[in-house]
Amino acid sequence: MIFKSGGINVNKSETPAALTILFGATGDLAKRKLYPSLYRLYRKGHLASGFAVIGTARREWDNDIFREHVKKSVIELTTDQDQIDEFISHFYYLPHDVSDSNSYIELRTLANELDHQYSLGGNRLFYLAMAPEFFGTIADHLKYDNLTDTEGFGRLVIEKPFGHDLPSAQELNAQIRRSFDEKDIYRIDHYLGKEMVQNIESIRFANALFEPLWNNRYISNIQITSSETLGVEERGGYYETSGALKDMVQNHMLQMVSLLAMEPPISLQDDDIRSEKVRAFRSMRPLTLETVNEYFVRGQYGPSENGNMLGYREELNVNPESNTETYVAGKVMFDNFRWAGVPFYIRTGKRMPLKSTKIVVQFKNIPMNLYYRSNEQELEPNLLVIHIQPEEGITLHLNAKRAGHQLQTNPVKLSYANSGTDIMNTPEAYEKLIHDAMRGDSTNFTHWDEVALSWSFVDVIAEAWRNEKAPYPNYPASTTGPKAADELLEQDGFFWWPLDMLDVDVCN
Ligand SMILES: NC(=O)C1=CN([C@@H]2O[C@H](COP(=O)(O)OP(=O)(O)OC[C@H]3O[C@@H](n4cnc5c(N)ncnc54)[C@H](OP(=O)(O)O)[C@@H]3O)[C@@H](O)[C@H]2O)C=CC1
Ligand SMILES: O=C1O[C@H](COP(=O)(O)O)[C@@H](O)[C@H](O)[C@H]1O
Repeated sequence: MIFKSGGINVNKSETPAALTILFGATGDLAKRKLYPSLYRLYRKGHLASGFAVIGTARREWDNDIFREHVKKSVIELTTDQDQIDEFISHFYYLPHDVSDSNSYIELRTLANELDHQYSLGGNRLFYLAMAPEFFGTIADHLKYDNLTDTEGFGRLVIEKPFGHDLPSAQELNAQIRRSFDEKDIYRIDHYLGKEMVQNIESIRFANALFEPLWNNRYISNIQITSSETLGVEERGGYYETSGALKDMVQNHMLQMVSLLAMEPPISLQDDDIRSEKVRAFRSMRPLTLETVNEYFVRGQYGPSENGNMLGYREELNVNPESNTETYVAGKVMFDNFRWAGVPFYIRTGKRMPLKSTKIVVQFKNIPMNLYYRSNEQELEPNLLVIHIQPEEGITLHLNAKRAGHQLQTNPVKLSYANSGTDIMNTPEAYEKLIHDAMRGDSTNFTHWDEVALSWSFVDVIAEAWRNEKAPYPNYPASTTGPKAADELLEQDGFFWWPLDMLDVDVCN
């Protein structure tokens, strides 16, 4: 299938031969996500036979050590030793300090050799799996040391965080745009690679049932939860400068909001989807320093009630008086015709009781309750639940007649769960995104306009919270978050649908 991406015709089914140059090749992300994803692509035949990878980092490794490292990271995925050996033979390593100009010359020489050896046509994917402060320097060197000057494509894949506020993101963007066109910049938001996040569009636009109801006449509120059981682990240093607002809300949560709120695009081409997402971001009601606390609340976990888990302030590399939030809940309003008056509630937190990401679309009550007028029992509202992870599926909560003579109803669920086989075949988010970047499909990457708009929304919240110390800790580890998050919905007459009651595979 041919589709258009950033003005270029792209054949979706074929991955062109290309050289991946990975900065940060000895790091955690590369080991846990990138090598396993490359291996899965390779095993499924999605990498062109002429692929090659150069890993770089400061460590004085050679090809053999690097290949062993890659092998260890994928060994659990297969018993086929020959296949692994063939796979890792495509990997090359160059010790390299990103701020040292000389090492880019060596890198260019090796890249040119591999281009020739594997017939890669000069196609290059520069993957920056490194701390963000290096992104600009690397992009500059790639251009000025002529690594991008080839006959093929030169794409920059860039990890989050993209800046820490709007001005820093603008600065970074200006810096990388000196070397790369916007169409060649692939900003990763790994939530956009998740199967069920990608499914939001299909649920909305491939079902006559939903799209006509997808507005403020029929939907009362939408709730998006991404809860994690883990704390900050070893990432205290980074997290102290970020917090849940910048770590999760600015990117993953607002991306999901935009997919739910956008107007139908005129086609599924990336430019068309992107412009609708941008329009959605632009219609989010902006907050002011005075209104932030009406719309957003924050939390920080303390020790668990049984004393088994540390509080955030006791974690490694965390200030014992830290004012950093590990939990955020908020209400996003859209001032447009479709969504006027419908709150989009979002919440995300670390050290919650459950690892779960779900979207609950709550429909309005029917105009009149014919069933329970005498005893005033209420009908359950219809819900559409999109299970993003760990289960993948959709559940529709309806009311049906209770068996027997009485005219009463029971809540019932219609569930579709991705089966075990589907899940095994479901590409990991990173696998999909790397594949997309190689094929030049930027649909599931964030465009600069989206990044800028989401930072301007979040910056006001960050500023209000910076200026005002919170009464932390305000929820014990392994509980559902601060009371204020419940009150946020109660004041609108709603409540958070309990995640453990929304299983995908339970039928009444
Ligand atoms: N880990 C994760 O789960 C996630 C990470 N990310 C993002 O991915 C990026 C990488 O994260 P992560 O892998 O965890 O980080 P790590 O700290 O584990 O890895 C950093 C890498 O950078 C290399 N490095 C550091 N300084 C230099 C230098 N001056 N010159 C050359 N190489 C250098 C390190 O190798 P060496 O010491 O050998 O030089 C290492 O390979 C970050 O932007 C992070 O925010 C995003 C989402 C999830
Ligand atoms: O980007 C991030 O995401 C993870 C959560 O990702 P998930 O796929 O496991 O839901 C989060 O733990 C991390 O802090 C954040 O940087």
